[in-house]
Amino acid sequence: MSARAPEDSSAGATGPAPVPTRTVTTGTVPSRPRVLAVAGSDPSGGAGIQADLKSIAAAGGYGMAAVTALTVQNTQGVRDVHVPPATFLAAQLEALADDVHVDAVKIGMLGSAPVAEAVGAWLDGLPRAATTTRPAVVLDPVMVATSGDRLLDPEAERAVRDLLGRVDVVTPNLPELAVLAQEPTVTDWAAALEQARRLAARHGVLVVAKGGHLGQAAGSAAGAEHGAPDALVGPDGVLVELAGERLRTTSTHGSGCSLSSGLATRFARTGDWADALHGTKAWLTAAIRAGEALRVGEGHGPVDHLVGLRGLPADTAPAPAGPGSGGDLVALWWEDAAPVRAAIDDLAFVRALGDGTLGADHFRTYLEQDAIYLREYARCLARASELAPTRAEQAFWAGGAHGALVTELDLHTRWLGGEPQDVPASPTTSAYLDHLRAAGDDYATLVAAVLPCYWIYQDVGERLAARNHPLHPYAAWLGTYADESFAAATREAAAILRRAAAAADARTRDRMAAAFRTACEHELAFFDQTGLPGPSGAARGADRRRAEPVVAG
Ligand SMILES: Nc1ncnc2c1ncn2[C@@H]1O[C@H](COP(=O)(O)OP(=O)(O)OP(=O)(O)O)[C@@H](O)[C@H]1O
Ligand SMILES: Cc1ncc(COP(=O)(O)O)c(N)n1
Repeated sequence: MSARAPEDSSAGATGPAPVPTRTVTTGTVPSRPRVLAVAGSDPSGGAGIQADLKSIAAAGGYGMAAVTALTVQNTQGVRDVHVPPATFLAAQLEALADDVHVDAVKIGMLGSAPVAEAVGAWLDGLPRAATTTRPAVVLDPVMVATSGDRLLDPEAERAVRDLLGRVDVVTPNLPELAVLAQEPTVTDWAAALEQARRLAARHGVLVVAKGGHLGQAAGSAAGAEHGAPDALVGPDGVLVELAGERLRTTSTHGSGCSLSSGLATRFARTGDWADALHGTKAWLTAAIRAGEALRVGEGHGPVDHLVGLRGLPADTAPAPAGPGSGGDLVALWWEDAAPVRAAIDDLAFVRALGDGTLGADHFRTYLEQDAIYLREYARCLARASELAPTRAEQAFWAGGAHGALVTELDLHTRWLGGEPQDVPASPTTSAYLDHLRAAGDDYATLVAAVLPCYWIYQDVGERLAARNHPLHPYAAWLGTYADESFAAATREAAAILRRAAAAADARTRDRMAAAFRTACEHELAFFDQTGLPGPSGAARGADRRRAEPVVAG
């Protein structure tokens, strides 16, 4: 770990500017948005509606799918395409609009001009039935698959272009951008941004320019030097530009589908396109990185949409509460804390740490409080060690206390240039520590209270680490998040909690659930305490008044 202070905080993403949008919102953002994918089917599960449904779920939405076309494909290529009558698609869309309030729509493969026209007619009719708001609409203008196979009739390109004036955002790759702009394919990123701006101005639409194909147009194997940048571009130019590391992997099948449906879902949750692109890019990078481990197919494999669930038990189905069901309870508590975890991801502090724009003062304030917290947290872990029923658990918590005092605190003092001097614990830090101490001698409740510090740090850290690159001002810090031994310790701490929950009676389990949830809320408050202003500051969505210490007993 280097003691290098963060450099100029203006580095990294260019800050969000006001984004024009045709989407009408009611001012309330649904925490579980209902998102409709209008797209083709990919039986290999990596692209099309199969990818969309997983991507929507991973972003916290409820996914629906109206199928435009059936493909015969695997990870190596597309063998055939069957496009059912457009009237059948229109009937699917109509049935949904008659019944369901749709918060966002993602449009993918359309296949033929009549299908594109049917979708256009449906968009023209929105909103309808009992709905009062128009869904946000993202168009991924799928023309050619990663394998090089065509997925759109050449004569349908005009029909897809006609949709541009009826959607909020379009997400073309570089060849698709050129087709929509009716210009030659560009080969460098600056030209792509300019072409995207022209397209945005001509059709009054936001364009997400994607750099996944950079280098390919020139005929070379896309190299690391090109990176994998993405940008949100409006009629007046770039609104947000996100640098991205180009991962050396073939697991990118369906990455465009996944990006567009994740974007639509996150926008429905946040009401902010720039935020939605930030979150989607961070998730997708982690999903691409994890794709190879799925070992699906011999060609371009899928991304791992559910990378965020990988710390959980493989089977997350809830079981009825009762003795012996402790394992599932812990997964349920984690799921129950999903809004708090989403609010942490959305914090201005966490976003700025990820994109490298966090100011040195804010980082220092955070580190000082974290150093104070860690010393006391180590005492709580030592207390857990004292109370532990088995030698293995006793050793585990003692090791955790040692790690917090030595490894982690060393990191802080080196970064701060010494122990924090004359810095009092903030009310937020004190409240969190009071909550941990309130478990008293109740081992099960104490374990429930200390686990979120491991788990949330590891979970948020995985996404932050995915955004790291050698020039990141916090590169050394973010690098520590990717530490596998910390991930292993988190899994072990969760396993101990599972065992404790399985052995506990109903009253203890209730106390454990409350201690876990409240600790999650303290985590949110802790990350948000540096006073960094931002649209998502002040813990959007989570009720901070619940962050009171839970008294054991
Ligand atoms: N090798 C890579 N490493 C990291 N990110 C990548 C890589 N390849 C693609 N991406 C990202 O995946 C998303 C899709 O990018 P791309 O430009 O490939 O679009 P696409 O061609 O529509 O996708 P698809 O591969 O599904 O056809 C973008 O966010 C892009 O930055
Ligand atoms: C049904 C369907 N829709 C979209 C794509 C594009 O995805 P990719 O370019 O990653 O193959 C696909 N292959 N199949």
